[in-house]
Amino acid sequence: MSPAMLQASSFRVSAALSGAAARPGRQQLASQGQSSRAVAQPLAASALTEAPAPVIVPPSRPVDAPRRRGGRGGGGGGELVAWKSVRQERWEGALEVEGELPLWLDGTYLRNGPGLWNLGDYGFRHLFDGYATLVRVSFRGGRAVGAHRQIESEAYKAARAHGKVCYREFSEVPIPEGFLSYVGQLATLFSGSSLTDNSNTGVVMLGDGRVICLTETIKGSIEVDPDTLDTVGKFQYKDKLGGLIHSAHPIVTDTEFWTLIPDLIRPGYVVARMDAGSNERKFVGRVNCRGGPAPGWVHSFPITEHYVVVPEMPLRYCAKNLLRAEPTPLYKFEWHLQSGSYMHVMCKASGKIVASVEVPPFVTFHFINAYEETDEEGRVTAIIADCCEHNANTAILDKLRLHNLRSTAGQDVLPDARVGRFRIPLDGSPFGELETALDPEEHGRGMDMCSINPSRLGKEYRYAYACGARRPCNFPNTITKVDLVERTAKNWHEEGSVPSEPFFVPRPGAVQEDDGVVISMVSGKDGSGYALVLDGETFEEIARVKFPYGLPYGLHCCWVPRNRHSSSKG
Ligand SMILES: CC1=C(/C=C/C(C)=C/C=C/C(C)=C/C=C/C=C(C)/C=C/C=O)C(C)(C)CCC1
Ligand SMILES: [Fe+2]
Repeated sequence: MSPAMLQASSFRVSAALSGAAARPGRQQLASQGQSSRAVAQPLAASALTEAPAPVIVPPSRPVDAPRRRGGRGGGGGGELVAWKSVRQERWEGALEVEGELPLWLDGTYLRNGPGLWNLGDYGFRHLFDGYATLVRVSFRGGRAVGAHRQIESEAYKAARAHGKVCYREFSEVPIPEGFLSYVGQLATLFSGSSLTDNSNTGVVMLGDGRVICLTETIKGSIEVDPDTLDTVGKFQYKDKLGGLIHSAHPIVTDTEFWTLIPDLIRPGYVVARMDAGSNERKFVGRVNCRGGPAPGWVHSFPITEHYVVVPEMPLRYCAKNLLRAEPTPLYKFEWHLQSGSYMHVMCKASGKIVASVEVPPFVTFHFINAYEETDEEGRVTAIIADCCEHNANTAILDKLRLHNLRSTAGQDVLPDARVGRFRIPLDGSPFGELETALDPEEHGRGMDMCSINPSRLGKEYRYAYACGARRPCNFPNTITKVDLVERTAKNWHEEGSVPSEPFFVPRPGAVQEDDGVVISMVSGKDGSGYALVLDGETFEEIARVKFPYGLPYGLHCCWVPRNRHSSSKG
């Protein structure tokens, strides 16, 4: 598309979004500590001029050589933009590299996340509500090209066209226009048609090279082109498994895709598997919940070489809260401590449950990894499953409200988290253990947004990369490399900046588990945005690759090697 066409198409976006009427009775953006003017500020002085309302306009030409704008990152000279909406719908251009990128780093890093939290003057409430923004950094020959683009979900396109929320997001819901239409809304919820497809959570490359963005609705699986960031279209599951929601984190390898589908009617979970190159999930087995009126939230789950681990935590889905117009303190969920906490283990080959144990209460969104513990004869005696565990405290969900993130910077309000290690015995014992894998002080009692070397998936492993904390802070502000054998951590920190998920990319041919680089997009204190590249072993900075502007906080990442189709086995 030519710059002129870009300008024209995004003018429509600008007109629709900025023309959106603020909804009466709702908290306004200005009262959230951010003026709408802030959203309208130019991306770069050379590219845009300031306007009084949110403007989503691309620069008239790509910025080929972003100029240094103060501070260490590109586009600085302002203030942290992690919690502000992305300033334009799309951008692409060459990036300035400070330091030296390894020549073997040849491919594309993608990061997905909720980057647009404003419709006109109206500001969304929760971090997880934002419309998906996909960020790309493509590395080749020591150079880098960057881009970002909004994902064209139905939810985003409808919001753009109508200037209002049209589908049920994490906490935002469309305002019913009358009693009848409200009743109608209940029907649309049960059919799934009012649920969002805003795929703002994860991004994965399937074994056949297709790249899919995901959220917790099944309809929110959207294929994108990793080179152009174009939205290719819905990823249609061609099977009869049904369900409206699934785990936002399927487990994807070169050959397969594992997912969990919670059953809200008959509380339980369906475990399903899909071959690379296929769109058809196959039923593997079912876990019935042991407690509570509904299944526990399964944002993610781990697998081992032979088993799928199904967590059942006391933070459970709540059909009533799914229907509410206004968010509850726990959003779509409810805390049922008395219902108990369980870990179930299913055999991948037979679909049979081989263990179902009660464990201490826990709250986790992200499992790190799991593996099989064996005895001297090689018999599997237990499953070890590690996660970012929030000390059985749901407070983190409230802390991730945008108002809190914007208004409490520098205050020590981030709830403590740890690496929680489950041991699930396979000898029929009724109880499993949950312990702290290393002293949480090693990583400042912050722990989330984790990754590992993908070659260790489901196997015994030593290192995990995650966001940790340097106190005082209101959000994880370090990148930590956790050594689960030595029980120590190495930490990267830069005062006032917010790094996102550190993503491990192994060096081709590597033998050592930490031989590779760790990439994290960082929002600098001065408004800058850059991809930080750390050496996986030493955890020293190798390079920072600077965008000419700061980007909003984002969530999960994937790596797309060059020649993804020929390198994939699908
Ligand atoms: C729950 C339902 C939905 C939406 C779910 C979404 C968008 C969930 C996203 C969850 C994420 C991104 C969790 C990340 C947690 C990160 C943490 C705790 C980081 C902490 C830092 O220290 C709908 C799709 C709206 C459908 C109904 C159900
Ligand atoms: Fe996640």
